[in-house]
Amino acid sequence: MSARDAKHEVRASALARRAAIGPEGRSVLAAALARHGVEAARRLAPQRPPIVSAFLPIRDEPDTRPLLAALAEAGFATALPVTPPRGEPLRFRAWRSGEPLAAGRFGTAEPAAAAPEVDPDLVVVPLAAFDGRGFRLGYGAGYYDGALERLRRLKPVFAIGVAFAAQEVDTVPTEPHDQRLDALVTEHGLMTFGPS
Ligand SMILES: Nc1nc2c(c(=O)[nH]1)N(C=O)[C@@H](CNc1ccc(C(=O)N[C@@H](CCC(=O)O)C(=O)O)cc1)CN2
Ligand SMILES: Nc1ncnc2c1ncn2[C@@H]1O[C@H](COP(=O)(O)OP(=O)(O)OP(=O)(O)O)[C@@H](O)[C@H]1O
Repeated sequence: MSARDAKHEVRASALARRAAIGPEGRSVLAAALARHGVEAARRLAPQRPPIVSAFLPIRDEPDTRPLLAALAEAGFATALPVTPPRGEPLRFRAWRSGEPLAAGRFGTAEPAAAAPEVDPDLVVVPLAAFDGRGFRLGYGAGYYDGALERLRRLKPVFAIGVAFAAQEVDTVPTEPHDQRLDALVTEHGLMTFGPS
């Protein structure tokens, strides 16, 4: 089977497990993400005040709104992805809760066109499936892989995935363009992935 077909199967079954998570697991993960996300931003702060990108949940993704609120409360600059046509890397624009949003591709909400573009230092990454090496699969457009590749050419960037523990698989099928996560938050806490 090609890596592409293998990814398709792994993605579909992990997304079905994510859809089955109940409200208690969802609120535990939202709180864990807020705590670990702010701690990760604080660890980066001595080098330079980090810009932190998160995302606004679609479908049954983890709730990132407590994280965005906690980051703003702690004084960190926050941002959201802006989805370009397929084949182009994601971009990011500054956004704080309460600021205007516009409809983006695939049912996403994104900062209004007037918000300044930024290059985040800490990227909170959505995903369909992950493995113990820190590899991940998204919805299959390669958007976060492209964005992380571009950002990592510019500067050190810390990528922190967020998922329910049930989305873990033994081995994510990988292709050369796949970008690894540095850490991941589940409802059980923070996992970090060492250098390969
Ligand atoms: N909340 C959230 N925001 C995000 C992402 C995300 O994964 N989650 N993205 C992460 O990249 C970008 C948006 N990318 C997305 C790419 C595909 C689909 C999606 O629903 N794909 C369909 C196929 C649709 C089609 O081909 O027309 C699918 O998976 O069934 C959604 C978001 C930026 N913003
Ligand atoms: N940098 C790249 N170079 C070559 N092909 C790419 C690249 N990025 C994505 N692709 C193509 O796009 C397809 C989707 O990539 P992949 O399945 O890794 O996306 P994903 O990790 O699920 O998505 P995302 O990163 O948006 O969450 C791949 O099968 C590949 O053919």
